[in-house]
Amino acid sequence: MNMGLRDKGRFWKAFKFAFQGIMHACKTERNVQFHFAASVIVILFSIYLNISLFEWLFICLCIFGVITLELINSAIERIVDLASPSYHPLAKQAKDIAAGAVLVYSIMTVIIGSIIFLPKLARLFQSYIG
Ligand SMILES: Nc1ncnc2c1ncn2[C@@H]1O[C@H](COP(=O)(O)OP(=O)(O)OP(=O)(O)O)[C@@H](O)[C@H]1O
Repeated sequence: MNMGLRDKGRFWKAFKFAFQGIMHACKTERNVQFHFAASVIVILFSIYLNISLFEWLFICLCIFGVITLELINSAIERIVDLASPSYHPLAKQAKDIAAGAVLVYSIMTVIIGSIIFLPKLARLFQSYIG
């Protein structure tokens, strides 16, 4: 595809705005900060335990998926606050359902993390005591 100079400028601008959004969420959202910190720990742990390529694919899905959902959740919270600054049952439902989506995905990441890491940790523990 032949990209004109103006299109290239637009592409980089959109990239810059998306990056600004991620940085803003990192600075203001405790949950986003938590997930970024947890991701760094999981990556270091995965390197230490020398997980397989197949396992890395699942870890990537977990890390990128949960951070993506957390960013969408933060965006929904802002839209709700803008549309309904005062209490409204639909505002509560929207926020709680968005938070529920993050929770459901997080539960999946805990299950995948347990399947990948628990047997390796058990082996590591056995090699230390036996
Ligand atoms: N405008 C609103 N109308 C009705 N319920 C709301 C509204 N804003 C927030 N709530 C509800 O109040 C509870 C606490 O919301 P709160 O604003 O403390 O957190 P949040 O906006 O969901 O997330 P954060 O803690 O990141 O700001 C949640 O159940 C949320 O759905």
